[in-house]
Amino acid sequence: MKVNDQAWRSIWREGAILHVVDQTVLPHRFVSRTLHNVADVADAIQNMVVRGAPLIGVTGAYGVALAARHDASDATLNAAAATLIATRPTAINLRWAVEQTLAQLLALDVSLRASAAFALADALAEADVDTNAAIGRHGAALLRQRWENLGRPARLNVLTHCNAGWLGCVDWGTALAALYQAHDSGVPVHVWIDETRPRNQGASLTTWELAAHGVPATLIVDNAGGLLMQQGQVDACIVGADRITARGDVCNKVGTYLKALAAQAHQVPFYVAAPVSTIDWQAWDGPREIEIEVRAASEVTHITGRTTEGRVVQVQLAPPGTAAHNPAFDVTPATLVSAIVTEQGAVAATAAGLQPLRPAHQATAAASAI
Ligand SMILES: CSC[C@H]1O[C@H](OP(=O)(O)O)[C@H](O)[C@@H]1O
Repeated sequence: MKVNDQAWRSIWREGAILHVVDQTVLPHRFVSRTLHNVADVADAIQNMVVRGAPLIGVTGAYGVALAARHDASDATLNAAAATLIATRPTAINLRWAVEQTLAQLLALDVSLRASAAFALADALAEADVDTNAAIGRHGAALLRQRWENLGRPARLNVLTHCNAGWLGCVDWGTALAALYQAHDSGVPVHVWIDETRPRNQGASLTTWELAAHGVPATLIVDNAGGLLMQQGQVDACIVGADRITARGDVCNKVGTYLKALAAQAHQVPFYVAAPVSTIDWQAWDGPREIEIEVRAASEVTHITGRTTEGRVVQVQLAPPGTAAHNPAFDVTPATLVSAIVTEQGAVAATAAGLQPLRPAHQATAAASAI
């Protein structure tokens, strides 16, 4: 995507050096970090320098490649994969990408692994870009259908949670890809951006992304979404995902489930945008089977911002010693999801699991919440 008229991706490689946009200092500073080894990559994922299910998957794959460049032995590559997978347990993309890259390297003679390593990770990165562009096309079509079903109002108000933009992927994004392409195609979208406590991906990242692309948007506190739906000010919700079960249960940033409940209560279509690689076909019952990452209490008791001099600082919100519980995700049951938009098109949850949305079903999904 474009930033100051220059095309950027969230991750890129120069030879054996990996560059990533440092998301911990956005929107205050747009800077990159260089990652030289597995420890750098693991730290960047764990501390959310890079974040977003698809992006941490691709970054993990590059972490395996960096390991192979250093020592391509089975033991080293298996240890590197275990380290990377352990950084964040919920998004299936991380495990999927690391295990796929590891398997492909282990199948090669040791002497060939280093040279093949980056090509494998590069291929995943390029595939992510194409996948998300396709998600954007299908998602934009669904949003256009919703807009037309509503009689082409002056604004199509869409609520999104967290950041499922190009910063959470290699490029385009998932939920935001649909919003970008709907906007570019002439659908007058306006986006309600959930701030998304405690890491504030909405307030810090989605605001910055949408402003850079000229998409009208308004930042709201997480708890305002229900009121806006009750007032008829939300025409659709669209969010990303970190893991989707074969039944269609959706694990996403904490707070998503509450939005889905409010959306169903007010007949607002609730869309999820994610690549097929986010579907965990081995899982069925999301609330029981998906491990929810629990992050540090300090993310709840403190907040990060910028001083007037531009210095990024962390300040304390709660009294010292305050206990805090910080689950990073929640699980929205399939029954609350109107449609899941993948690069292959829209799918819906049925008793038999995820099924392609036929055009007729798609019209229903765009007409009101299923
Ligand atoms: C395309 S980003 C997908 C997904 O990942 C985010 O989680 P995090 O910011 O903790 O990495 C968020 O749940 C997004 O919806």
